Amino acid sequence: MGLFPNLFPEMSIRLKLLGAFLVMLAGFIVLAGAAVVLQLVGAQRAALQQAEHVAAAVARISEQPGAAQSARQSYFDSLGVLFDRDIFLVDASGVVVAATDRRIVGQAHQVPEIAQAVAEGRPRDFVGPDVFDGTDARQVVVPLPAPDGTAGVRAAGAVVFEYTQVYDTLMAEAKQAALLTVLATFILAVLGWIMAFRVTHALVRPLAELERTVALVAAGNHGARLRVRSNDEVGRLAAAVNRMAADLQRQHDALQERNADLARSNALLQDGITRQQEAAERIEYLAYHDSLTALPNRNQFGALLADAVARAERGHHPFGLFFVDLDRFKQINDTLGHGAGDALLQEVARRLRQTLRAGDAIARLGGDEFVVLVDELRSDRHAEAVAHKILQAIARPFIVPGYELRVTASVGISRHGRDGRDGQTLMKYADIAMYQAKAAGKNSFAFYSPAHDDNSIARLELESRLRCALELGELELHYQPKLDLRSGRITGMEALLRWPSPGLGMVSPEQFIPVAEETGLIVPLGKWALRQACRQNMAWLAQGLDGLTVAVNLSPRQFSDPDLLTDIVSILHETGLDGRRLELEITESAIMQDAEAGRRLLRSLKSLGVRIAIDDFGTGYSSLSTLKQFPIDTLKIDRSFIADLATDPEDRGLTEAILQMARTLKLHVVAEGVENRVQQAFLRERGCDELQGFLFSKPLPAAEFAAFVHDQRQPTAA
Ligand SMILES: Nc1nc2c(ncn2[C@@H]2O[C@H](COP(=O)(O)O[C@H]3[C@@H](O)[C@H](n4cnc5c(=O)[nH]c(N)nc54)O[C@@H]3COP(=O)(O)O)[C@@H](O)[C@H]2O)c(=O)[nH]1
Repeated sequence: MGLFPNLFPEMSIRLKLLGAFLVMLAGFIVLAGAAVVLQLVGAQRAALQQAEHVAAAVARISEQPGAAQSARQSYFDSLGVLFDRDIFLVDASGVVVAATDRRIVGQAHQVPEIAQAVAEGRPRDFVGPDVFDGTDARQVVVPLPAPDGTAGVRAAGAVVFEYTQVYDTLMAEAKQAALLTVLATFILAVLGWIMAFRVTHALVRPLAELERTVALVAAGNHGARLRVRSNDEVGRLAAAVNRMAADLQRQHDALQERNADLARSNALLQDGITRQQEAAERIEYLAYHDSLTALPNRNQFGALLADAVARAERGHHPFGLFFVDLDRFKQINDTLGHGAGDALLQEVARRLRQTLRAGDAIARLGGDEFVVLVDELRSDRHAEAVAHKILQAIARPFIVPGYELRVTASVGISRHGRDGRDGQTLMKYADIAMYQAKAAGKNSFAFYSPAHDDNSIARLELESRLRCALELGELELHYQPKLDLRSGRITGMEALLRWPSPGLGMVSPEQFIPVAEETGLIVPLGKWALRQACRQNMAWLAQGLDGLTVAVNLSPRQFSDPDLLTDIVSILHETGLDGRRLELEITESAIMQDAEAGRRLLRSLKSLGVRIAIDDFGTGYSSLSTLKQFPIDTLKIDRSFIADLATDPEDRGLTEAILQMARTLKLHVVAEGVENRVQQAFLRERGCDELQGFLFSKPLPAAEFAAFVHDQRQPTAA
């Protein structure tokens, strides 16, 4: 604590300064007041002293021993000239013995104060009755000195001096001086107050500005600055505050920049973390989900299946597995492209989810294979109901961009407990059952039965036997003639594979061609058929059977074989067959697998003179105008349309439309599977070019075919 403790810490400096000024002012006024009082009292005293002095002098002179009354009066007369006031001498009994005014001489003036002064031998002053008019007047009584000069003993008389005038004169002067003092004090007080205000303001204003600016800076407004008005302590303080604010501003800007950098780095980091998290989540998701349909994938399904097995083993109701495979999906995918195939699979997934209960697990295993796990499968009837629901859901038309498709599915069912106890076995059995459903005509379901295993084994056996058959030359080609409808002449034949297996008997191509296609055996098999057909046609030509075009089937797998073109070139070269005597039958789907590559291949084949026929036309999804983009010569109307021509108006309409459009596009049309005259007549009327079918001949071994042509070419006996 300093010398002067801070008495009012809460009080503003302005108030403190003004307060200090007020205190000083009050002191000043008190001093001025005191001076006034002293002046007045001094004047009073001076008047009294003056009066006493005069009275004392008069008393000494009046008391001179031997002084006669007359001399005494003369002295008072002369005093009357000097003083315009009453001075008189009384004896001890109060009788006036001499006076400046002779009229009162001899008059008794009985005033207690005079009598007391005489009795005590000491001067007194008082305000008492005037000797003339009895009004109050200021008087001083000085007793005559004792003859031995002793004071304090009864005197012989006293001089009375009425000094009111002296008093008034001195008091008037004193009052004037006091008035001047008061006036000066007032003026000085006012001026002092004004000064105090100005000084306070001058001191406090920069401090207040300082306070405001510092508060602004503290609140974050680092741009706030003070006006430096002076070079005194306040001015220097303001300049220091300004420098401090500028420093703060710089530090704040640097901090802001660092914060912004940090925020950017943080955002980048956050972004990186988010992306990493998303990627991790995506990886996690993809590990367990099928990206196309969002259904659980094989992985997740494996876990679901394991859970279901565990539950069933603990005594819950057994569950069932439904293996769902779309029929002809590959054809759709190849023909319409993968976009359409994907859209179809997504819609199938959506329908399965919609159709089945929330508790049923649905997964996509890949391709067009879906699997459904139905918990608590109570009975076979229950399983059948589920299978029906699945088939019906898929049988409804699908609208995929630009197309309305009708798709069917085959469903294989295996049941926990009855067919097997572990997931892997049940999956295998459901798969086998699904193949059984397909074999049974598709668009159906089948329960697993141990007999199905035999079929699978039989399939494997067939594959191995087919490989041997190809190596051992067991395969044959049969030829089915084609007739020109207008002339009735045989124009060519379709080469069809036959497999008289020593072990299996005559195996139908319907059986072994799909196995060959699946296993890839179709490539060497097809190559053999092609070479054999060309060779045979050349042989017939050599026998005189000229003008025949041999048609050979090319499966989709063969068509996409990169060696196909070079194989055909070398076969034509090797056999010597004119390319124009060879026709290749290709399905729409085979061409559409890769339209651009297909177009290039067909152009190359055309440049060899080879004719191109679209086989099974009408069963695919391509329009004629699409096919027109390919260098095609012939359309073969599928035998399924021809079969019901007599009974099915839809097939009739379709066949008519194909014929009409083919004419417009200048395409050659062959109708296959013609079995009766009604069909023949219908096709003739609608302008079909060629016919093929049992009505004329079944596929024949080479020798029989040659005989058939011979017979046909023999001129009929007249
Ligand atoms: N890639 C190859 N595919 C081939 C080859 N050889 C045959 N095949 C294909 O196998 C499928 C079945 O052939 P197949 O049992 O020989 O049946 C053909 C004819 O016998 C049958 N046909 C002919 N006329 C009639 C008839 O009036 N009625 C009737 N019910 N069937 C008849 O049609 C089959 C010929 O069909 P297509 O090939 O579509 O012209 C079959 O898909 C063959 O293509 C081969 O070497 N390679």
